[in-house]
Amino acid sequence: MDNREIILDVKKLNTSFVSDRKEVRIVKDVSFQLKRGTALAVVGESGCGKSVTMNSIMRFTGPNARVSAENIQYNALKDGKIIEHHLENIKKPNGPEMRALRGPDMSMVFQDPMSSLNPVYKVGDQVAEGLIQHTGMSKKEAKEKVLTMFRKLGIPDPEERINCYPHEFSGGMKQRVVIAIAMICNPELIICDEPTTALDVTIQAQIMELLKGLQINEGKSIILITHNMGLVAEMADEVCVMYMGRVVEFGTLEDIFDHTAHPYTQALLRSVPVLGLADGQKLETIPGATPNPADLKEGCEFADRCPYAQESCRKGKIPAFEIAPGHRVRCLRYDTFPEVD
Ligand SMILES: Nc1ncnc2c1ncn2[C@@H]1O[C@H](COP(=O)(O)OP(=O)(O)OP(=O)(O)O)[C@@H](O)[C@H]1O
Repeated sequence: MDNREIILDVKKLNTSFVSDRKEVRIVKDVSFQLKRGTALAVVGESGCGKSVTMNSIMRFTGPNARVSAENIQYNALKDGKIIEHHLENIKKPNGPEMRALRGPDMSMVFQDPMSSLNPVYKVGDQVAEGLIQHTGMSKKEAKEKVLTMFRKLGIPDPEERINCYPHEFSGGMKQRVVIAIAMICNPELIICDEPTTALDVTIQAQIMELLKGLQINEGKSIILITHNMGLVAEMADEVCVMYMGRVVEFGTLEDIFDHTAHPYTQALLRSVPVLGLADGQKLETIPGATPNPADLKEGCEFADRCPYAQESCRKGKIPAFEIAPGHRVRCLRYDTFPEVD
Protein backbone atom coordinates (compact mmCIF):
# COMPACT_ATOMS: atom_id res chain seq x y z
CA MET A 1 0.00 0.00 0.00
CA ASP A 2 1.38 3.46 -0.83
CA ASN A 3 1.20 6.88 0.82
CA ARG A 4 -1.95 7.73 -1.07
CA GLU A 5 -3.81 4.92 0.64
CA ILE A 6 -2.20 5.23 4.08
CA ILE A 7 -2.78 8.52 5.86
CA LEU A 8 -1.01 7.64 9.10
CA ASP A 9 1.79 5.12 9.53
CA VAL A 10 3.01 4.55 13.08
CA LYS A 11 5.99 2.26 13.69
CA LYS A 12 7.35 1.27 17.07
CA LEU A 13 5.96 4.16 19.07
CA ASN A 14 7.14 4.16 22.68
CA THR A 15 6.06 6.52 25.42
CA SER A 16 7.12 6.53 29.02
CA PHE A 17 6.57 8.92 31.89
CA VAL A 18 9.15 9.96 34.40
CA SER A 19 8.03 10.58 37.94
CA ASP A 20 9.97 10.34 41.21
CA ARG A 21 13.06 9.58 39.11
CA LYS A 22 11.40 6.37 37.87
CA GLU A 23 10.56 5.86 34.21
CA VAL A 24 7.38 3.89 33.54
CA ARG A 25 6.78 2.51 30.03
CA ILE A 26 3.18 3.08 29.03
CA VAL A 27 3.12 2.70 25.23
CA LYS A 28 5.30 -0.13 23.93
CA ASP A 29 6.36 -0.62 20.32
CA VAL A 30 2.95 0.37 19.01
CA SER A 31 2.64 0.05 15.23
CA PHE A 32 -0.46 0.52 13.11
CA GLN A 33 -1.60 2.09 9.88
CA LEU A 34 -4.71 4.11 9.21
CA LYS A 35 -6.09 3.84 5.68
CA ARG A 36 -7.23 7.12 4.14
CA GLY A 37 -10.98 7.69 4.38
CA THR A 38 -11.55 4.88 6.89
CA ALA A 39 -12.38 4.67 10.59
CA LEU A 40 -10.14 2.84 13.03
CA ALA A 41 -11.40 2.02 16.53
CA VAL A 42 -8.89 1.68 19.35
CA VAL A 43 -10.19 -0.46 22.21
CA GLY A 44 -8.88 -1.92 25.45
CA GLU A 45 -9.27 -1.74 29.20
CA SER A 46 -9.06 1.55 31.02
CA GLY A 47 -5.43 2.56 31.48
CA CYS A 48 -4.03 0.42 28.63
CA GLY A 49 -2.55 3.47 26.94
CA LYS A 50 -5.08 4.35 24.23
CA SER A 51 -5.12 8.08 25.02
CA VAL A 52 -1.38 8.25 25.63
CA THR A 53 -0.80 6.65 22.18
CA MET A 54 -2.94 9.26 20.43
CA ASN A 55 -1.63 12.13 22.54
CA SER A 56 1.91 11.01 21.67
CA ILE A 57 1.07 11.21 17.96
CA MET A 58 -0.48 14.66 18.38
CA ARG A 59 2.34 15.63 20.78
CA PHE A 60 -0.07 16.53 23.56
CA THR A 61 1.88 14.65 26.23
CA GLY A 62 3.20 16.71 29.14
CA PRO A 63 6.78 17.60 30.05
CA ASN A 64 7.38 14.32 31.95
CA ALA A 65 6.76 12.24 28.82
CA ARG A 66 9.48 10.60 26.73
CA VAL A 67 8.18 9.84 23.25
CA SER A 68 10.17 8.01 20.59
CA ALA A 69 9.25 6.18 17.41
CA GLU A 70 10.82 4.71 14.31
CA ASN A 71 8.16 6.41 12.27
CA ILE A 72 5.10 8.59 12.78
CA GLN A 73 4.34 9.46 9.21
CA TYR A 74 1.37 11.59 8.32
CA ASN A 75 0.74 11.67 4.56
CA ALA A 76 -1.22 14.79 3.71
CA LEU A 77 -3.07 14.81 0.41
CA LYS A 78 -3.17 18.38 -0.94
CA ASP A 79 -4.39 19.17 -4.47
CA GLY A 80 -3.78 15.60 -5.54
CA LYS A 81 -0.20 15.58 -4.20
CA ILE A 82 1.14 13.67 -1.20
CA ILE A 83 3.16 15.61 1.35
CA GLU A 84 4.94 13.42 3.91
CA HIS A 85 5.27 14.72 7.47
CA HIS A 86 7.57 12.85 9.82
CA LEU A 87 6.15 13.77 13.20
CA GLU A 88 8.79 11.69 15.03
CA ASN A 89 11.42 14.20 13.90
CA ILE A 90 9.57 17.29 15.08
CA LYS A 91 11.50 18.49 18.12
CA LYS A 92 9.08 20.89 19.81
CA PRO A 93 5.61 19.57 20.71
CA ASN A 94 4.23 23.11 20.57
CA GLY A 95 6.57 24.55 17.98
CA PRO A 96 5.48 26.02 14.63
CA GLU A 97 5.56 22.70 12.70
CA MET A 98 3.18 20.91 15.04
CA ARG A 99 0.94 23.95 15.39
CA ALA A 100 0.69 24.26 11.61
CA LEU A 101 -0.51 20.64 11.37
CA ARG A 102 -2.99 20.72 14.24
CA GLY A 103 -6.22 22.14 12.85
CA PRO A 104 -5.74 22.21 9.07
CA ASP A 105 -4.43 18.60 8.87
CA MET A 106 -5.12 16.65 12.02
CA SER A 107 -7.31 17.49 14.97
CA MET A 108 -8.58 15.92 18.14
CA VAL A 109 -11.96 15.73 19.89
CA PHE A 110 -11.74 14.96 23.61
CA GLN A 111 -14.18 13.24 25.95
CA ASP A 112 -15.16 16.18 28.09
CA PRO A 113 -16.31 19.15 25.99
CA MET A 114 -15.71 21.56 28.88
CA SER A 115 -12.00 20.77 28.91
CA SER A 116 -11.82 21.91 25.28
CA LEU A 117 -14.00 25.02 25.62
CA ASN A 118 -13.11 28.25 27.34
CA PRO A 119 -16.04 29.25 29.59
CA VAL A 120 -15.46 33.00 29.21
CA TYR A 121 -15.45 33.25 25.40
CA LYS A 122 -18.42 33.10 23.05
CA VAL A 123 -18.56 29.75 21.25
CA GLY A 124 -18.59 31.37 17.79
CA ASP A 125 -15.32 33.19 18.59
CA GLN A 126 -13.75 29.95 19.84
CA VAL A 127 -14.60 28.15 16.62
CA ALA A 128 -13.45 31.10 14.47
CA GLU A 129 -10.12 31.41 16.30
CA GLY A 130 -8.37 28.49 14.52
CA LEU A 131 -9.59 29.69 11.16
CA ILE A 132 -8.31 33.23 11.68
CA GLN A 133 -5.01 31.91 13.04
CA HIS A 134 -4.35 29.43 10.24
CA THR A 135 -5.76 31.27 7.22
CA GLY A 136 -5.50 34.93 8.16
CA MET A 137 -9.19 35.22 7.24
CA SER A 138 -11.07 38.37 8.33
CA LYS A 139 -13.44 38.11 11.31
CA LYS A 140 -16.42 38.63 9.00
CA GLU A 141 -15.42 35.83 6.63
CA ALA A 142 -14.64 33.53 9.56
CA LYS A 143 -18.08 34.21 11.04
CA GLU A 144 -19.74 33.09 7.80
CA LYS A 145 -17.67 29.87 7.84
CA VAL A 146 -18.62 29.23 11.47
CA LEU A 147 -22.31 29.70 10.65
CA THR A 148 -22.01 27.21 7.79
CA MET A 149 -20.22 24.72 10.06
CA PHE A 150 -22.89 25.11 12.80
CA ARG A 151 -25.61 24.41 10.22
CA LYS A 152 -23.73 21.38 8.93
CA LEU A 153 -23.35 20.00 12.44
CA GLY A 154 -27.03 20.51 13.24
CA ILE A 155 -26.67 23.33 15.77
CA PRO A 156 -30.05 25.12 15.64
CA ASP A 157 -30.40 28.93 15.26
CA PRO A 158 -26.71 29.39 14.45
CA GLU A 159 -26.99 33.22 14.11
CA GLU A 160 -28.01 33.44 17.77
CA ARG A 161 -26.04 30.49 19.06
CA ILE A 162 -22.64 31.77 17.94
CA ASN A 163 -22.99 34.57 20.49
CA CYS A 164 -23.68 32.21 23.41
CA TYR A 165 -21.22 31.06 26.05
CA PRO A 166 -20.51 27.33 26.59
CA HIS A 167 -22.64 27.12 29.77
CA GLU A 168 -25.71 28.10 27.71
CA PHE A 169 -25.33 24.89 25.66
CA SER A 170 -26.44 21.35 26.52
CA GLY A 171 -23.78 18.59 26.71
CA GLY A 172 -24.56 17.32 23.20
CA MET A 173 -24.51 20.83 21.72
CA LYS A 174 -21.22 21.60 23.50
CA GLN A 175 -19.69 18.47 21.94
CA ARG A 176 -20.93 19.65 18.53
CA VAL A 177 -19.12 22.94 19.15
CA VAL A 178 -15.96 20.98 20.00
CA ILE A 179 -16.37 19.03 16.75
CA ALA A 180 -16.88 22.36 14.94
CA ILE A 181 -13.55 23.58 16.39
CA ALA A 182 -11.89 20.34 15.24
CA MET A 183 -13.45 20.55 11.77
CA ILE A 184 -13.33 24.26 10.96
CA CYS A 185 -9.92 24.15 9.24
CA ASN A 186 -11.02 21.09 7.26
CA PRO A 187 -8.53 18.50 8.59
CA GLU A 188 -8.15 15.13 6.90
CA LEU A 189 -7.56 13.19 10.11
CA ILE A 190 -9.77 13.44 13.18
CA ILE A 191 -8.85 11.63 16.38
CA CYS A 192 -11.79 11.24 18.75
CA ASP A 193 -10.97 10.21 22.33
CA GLU A 194 -14.20 8.79 23.74
CA PRO A 195 -16.15 11.70 22.25
CA THR A 196 -19.54 10.63 23.57
CA THR A 197 -18.81 9.06 26.95
CA ALA A 198 -20.12 12.12 28.79
CA LEU A 199 -23.38 12.19 26.79
CA ASP A 200 -26.66 10.31 27.04
CA VAL A 201 -27.35 7.50 24.58
CA THR A 202 -29.55 9.32 22.06
CA ILE A 203 -27.15 12.25 21.82
CA GLN A 204 -24.31 9.72 21.59
CA ALA A 205 -25.95 8.19 18.53
CA GLN A 206 -26.42 11.61 16.91
CA ILE A 207 -22.78 12.60 17.42
CA MET A 208 -21.60 9.23 16.08
CA GLU A 209 -23.83 9.57 13.03
CA LEU A 210 -22.34 12.98 12.47
CA LEU A 211 -18.78 11.62 12.62
CA LYS A 212 -19.66 8.69 10.37
CA GLY A 213 -21.19 11.18 7.91
CA LEU A 214 -17.94 13.15 7.84
CA GLN A 215 -16.08 9.96 7.00
CA ILE A 216 -18.49 8.66 4.36
CA ASN A 217 -19.47 11.96 2.69
CA GLU A 218 -16.26 13.91 3.00
CA GLY A 219 -13.65 11.16 3.05
CA LYS A 220 -12.30 12.08 6.47
CA SER A 221 -10.06 9.56 8.23
CA ILE A 222 -11.11 8.88 11.79
CA ILE A 223 -9.52 7.28 14.83
CA LEU A 224 -12.05 6.54 17.53
CA ILE A 225 -11.00 5.60 21.05
CA THR A 226 -13.90 3.92 22.78
CA HIS A 227 -14.97 1.37 25.39
CA ASN A 228 -18.23 0.82 23.62
CA MET A 229 -18.07 -2.30 21.41
CA GLY A 230 -21.50 -1.48 19.98
CA LEU A 231 -20.07 1.78 18.65
CA VAL A 232 -17.07 -0.09 17.27
CA ALA A 233 -19.39 -2.43 15.38
CA GLU A 234 -21.27 0.54 13.90
CA MET A 235 -18.39 2.86 13.17
CA ALA A 236 -15.15 1.05 12.53
CA ASP A 237 -13.59 -0.37 9.39
CA GLU A 238 -10.62 -1.66 11.35
CA VAL A 239 -9.99 -2.28 15.04
CA CYS A 240 -6.82 -2.01 17.12
CA VAL A 241 -6.96 -3.88 20.43
CA MET A 242 -4.52 -2.72 23.09
CA TYR A 243 -3.47 -4.37 26.32
CA MET A 244 -0.92 -2.89 28.73
CA GLY A 245 0.45 -0.46 26.14
CA ARG A 246 0.81 -2.98 23.33
CA VAL A 247 -1.24 -3.70 20.23
CA VAL A 248 -2.29 -7.31 20.86
CA GLU A 249 -4.62 -7.66 17.89
CA PHE A 250 -5.30 -5.61 14.77
CA GLY A 251 -7.67 -6.39 11.94
CA THR A 252 -10.83 -5.51 10.09
CA LEU A 253 -14.10 -5.33 11.98
CA GLU A 254 -14.89 -8.80 10.67
CA ASP A 255 -11.49 -10.18 11.76
CA ILE A 256 -11.99 -8.89 15.27
CA PHE A 257 -15.65 -9.80 15.78
CA ASP A 258 -15.96 -12.99 13.72
CA HIS A 259 -12.44 -14.40 13.79
CA THR A 260 -11.38 -13.14 17.21
CA ALA A 261 -7.92 -14.53 17.84
CA HIS A 262 -6.18 -13.04 20.90
CA PRO A 263 -7.37 -14.48 24.23
CA TYR A 264 -7.63 -10.91 25.57
CA THR A 265 -9.88 -9.80 22.68
CA GLN A 266 -12.00 -12.91 23.22
CA ALA A 267 -12.34 -12.06 26.91
CA LEU A 268 -13.03 -8.39 26.11
CA LEU A 269 -15.85 -9.31 23.72
CA ARG A 270 -17.35 -11.68 26.27
CA SER A 271 -17.25 -8.98 28.93
CA VAL A 272 -19.20 -6.27 27.10
CA PRO A 273 -22.66 -6.29 25.55
CA VAL A 274 -22.58 -5.97 21.77
CA LEU A 275 -26.00 -5.20 20.39
CA GLY A 276 -27.14 -7.43 17.59
CA LEU A 277 -23.95 -9.47 17.63
CA ALA A 278 -24.54 -11.76 20.52
CA ASP A 279 -27.95 -13.29 20.93
CA GLY A 280 -28.19 -14.77 24.39
CA GLN A 281 -24.69 -13.58 25.18
CA LYS A 282 -23.79 -14.04 28.84
CA LEU A 283 -21.52 -11.34 30.14
CA GLU A 284 -18.35 -12.50 31.85
CA THR A 285 -15.67 -10.64 33.71
CA ILE A 286 -12.01 -10.99 32.80
CA PRO A 287 -10.37 -12.85 35.69
CA GLY A 288 -7.51 -11.18 37.54
CA ALA A 289 -6.47 -7.54 37.47
CA THR A 290 -4.45 -5.41 35.09
CA PRO A 291 -0.80 -5.54 36.18
CA ASN A 292 0.87 -2.39 37.48
CA PRO A 293 2.65 -0.73 34.52
CA ALA A 294 5.61 0.10 36.78
CA ASP A 295 6.13 -3.52 37.76
CA LEU A 296 6.25 -5.63 34.63
CA LYS A 297 7.82 -8.95 33.93
CA GLU A 298 8.98 -10.27 30.57
CA GLY A 299 6.76 -12.21 28.20
CA CYS A 300 3.08 -11.63 27.52
CA GLU A 301 1.48 -9.13 29.88
CA PHE A 302 -1.82 -11.03 29.66
CA ALA A 303 -0.29 -14.40 30.64
CA ASP A 304 -1.44 -14.31 34.28
CA ARG A 305 -5.06 -13.83 33.19
CA CYS A 306 -4.99 -16.09 30.12
CA PRO A 307 -6.56 -19.57 30.15
CA TYR A 308 -4.10 -20.77 27.48
CA ALA A 309 -0.87 -19.46 29.04
CA GLN A 310 2.16 -21.75 28.99
CA GLU A 311 5.70 -21.36 30.30
CA SER A 312 6.92 -20.00 26.94
CA CYS A 313 4.43 -17.10 27.25
CA ARG A 314 6.34 -15.77 30.26
CA LYS A 315 9.69 -15.48 28.49
CA GLY A 316 11.26 -12.82 26.26
CA LYS A 317 9.38 -10.69 23.79
CA ILE A 318 6.17 -11.98 22.23
CA PRO A 319 6.06 -11.21 18.51
CA ALA A 320 2.98 -10.49 16.42
CA PHE A 321 1.92 -13.05 13.82
CA GLU A 322 -0.13 -12.40 10.68
CA ILE A 323 -2.87 -15.00 10.65
CA ALA A 324 -4.68 -13.59 7.60
CA PRO A 325 -3.80 -10.59 5.39
CA GLY A 326 -3.76 -7.57 7.72
CA HIS A 327 -4.96 -9.57 10.76
CA ARG A 328 -2.13 -9.45 13.33
CA VAL A 329 -2.12 -11.17 16.71
CA ARG A 330 0.52 -10.95 19.44
CA CYS A 331 0.15 -14.44 20.88
CA LEU A 332 2.28 -17.57 20.76
CA ARG A 333 -0.76 -19.73 19.99
CA TYR A 334 -0.32 -18.46 16.42
CA ASP A 335 3.44 -18.99 16.12
CA THR A 336 3.09 -21.15 13.02
CA PHE A 337 2.03 -18.03 11.08
CA PRO A 338 4.52 -15.46 9.70
CA GLU A 339 6.05 -13.17 12.32
CA VAL A 340 5.38 -9.52 11.48
CA ASP A 341 7.07 -7.55 14.28
N1 LIG B 1 1.34 12.54 32.44
C1 LIG B 1 1.37 11.31 32.93
N2 LIG B 1 2.28 10.95 33.88
C2 LIG B 1 2.33 9.70 34.37
N3 LIG B 1 1.50 8.70 33.98
C3 LIG B 1 0.57 8.99 33.04
C4 LIG B 1 0.45 10.31 32.48
N4 LIG B 1 -0.58 10.28 31.57
C5 LIG B 1 -1.07 9.01 31.58
N5 LIG B 1 -0.39 8.24 32.45
C6 LIG B 1 -0.63 6.81 32.74
O1 LIG B 1 -0.63 6.10 31.51
C7 LIG B 1 -1.51 4.99 31.59
C8 LIG B 1 -2.37 4.92 30.37
O2 LIG B 1 -3.28 6.02 30.38
P1 LIG B 1 -4.31 6.30 29.19
O3 LIG B 1 -5.06 7.54 29.55
O4 LIG B 1 -3.61 6.27 27.88
O5 LIG B 1 -5.26 5.05 29.28
P2 LIG B 1 -6.55 4.75 28.41
O6 LIG B 1 -6.34 3.41 27.81
O7 LIG B 1 -6.82 5.86 27.45
O8 LIG B 1 -7.63 4.67 29.55
P3 LIG B 1 -9.15 5.20 29.59
O9 LIG B 1 -9.88 4.26 28.72
O10 LIG B 1 -9.51 5.08 31.02
O11 LIG B 1 -9.13 6.61 29.08
C9 LIG B 1 -2.27 5.14 32.90
O12 LIG B 1 -1.72 4.23 33.82
C10 LIG B 1 -2.01 6.56 33.31
O13 LIG B 1 -1.99 6.70 34.70
